[in-house]
Amino acid sequence: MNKPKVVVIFTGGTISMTVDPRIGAAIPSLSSQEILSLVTNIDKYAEIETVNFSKLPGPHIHPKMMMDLRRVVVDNLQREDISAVVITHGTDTLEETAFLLDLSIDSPKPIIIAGAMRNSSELGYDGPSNLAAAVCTAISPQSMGKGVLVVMNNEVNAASEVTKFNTLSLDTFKSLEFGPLGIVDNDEVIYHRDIVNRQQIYTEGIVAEVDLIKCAAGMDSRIIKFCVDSGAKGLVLEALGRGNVPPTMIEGIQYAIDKNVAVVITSRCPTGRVLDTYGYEGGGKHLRNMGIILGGDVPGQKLRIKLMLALSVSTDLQDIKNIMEFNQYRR
Ligand SMILES: NC(=O)C[C@H](N)C(=O)O
Repeated sequence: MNKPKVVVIFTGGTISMTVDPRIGAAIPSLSSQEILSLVTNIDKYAEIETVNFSKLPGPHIHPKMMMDLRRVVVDNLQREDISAVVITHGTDTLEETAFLLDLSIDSPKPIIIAGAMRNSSELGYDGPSNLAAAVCTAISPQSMGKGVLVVMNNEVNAASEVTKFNTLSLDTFKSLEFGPLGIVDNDEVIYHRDIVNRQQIYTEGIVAEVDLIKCAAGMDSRIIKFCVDSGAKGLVLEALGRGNVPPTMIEGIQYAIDKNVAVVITSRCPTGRVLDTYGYEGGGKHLRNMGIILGGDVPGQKLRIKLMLALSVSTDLQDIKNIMEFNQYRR
């Protein structure tokens, strides 16, 4: 029987790292072949073709590179002989790349992202087992049409739902609201649920000038004004609770809106969506009346990616609002 052919794209991250004795800390060093040679028996499941995209740690990946990666993924998915694409990535920005690809790639073929939390010099290097589980997920017919999936620690999570939750744990990728879509048990993927309301933004462009600001008690408008004056086209505010800000930030938000900067809010709470519940100064209702856009339950770092894509589609704030709030708010 013909084995499915899977393209594995290597971008770097801890999965590619060893400890450099001169620095006494981990840096990317392993080649794709060295990593793959540790994934024993994988050739019994799939024919693997490798692409060396980059050898970068997660914090060095820029949204524009994510867009370049998107192109490589799309080109490979368009090939008839390719069943799926697997990407290895640094875990620090993995959720951002995963969400960007999920929003902007329209293909039923599985796209799986995996990484590692322990480098290959450490006891219990988890790279090979994560990559094996990613390939098993990629070749499962049940993974078709689910968008981009993140596979780590034998759990399968949707790119739209997952976030990195713990700085150290192997079990760090969590869908905090709803739990994982499924698990990888040996070589078998078992799904427990599906994703409803997956959104897509069809674009090949990105507007990277979007800043993310976390709100805290007593903050004022200086950071917002600085971002606007230095060229931000969009702002994501990680607001308080249900989606409120200190009244001292209102002046800056108005300044941004007057300059046609899209201001989108989410919450600094790890779960729950924002809504215009409160009518006091700086409350969600006040912000909404000013023209702020509600960002649902998406964490700030992912909402920023979504806004970058939305801004590449239109500069009209009403269009941006329609994209950002699509399927999430009735009004
Ligand atoms: N576990 C990891 O991959 C973390 C690393 N700092 C990275 O994102 O490249």
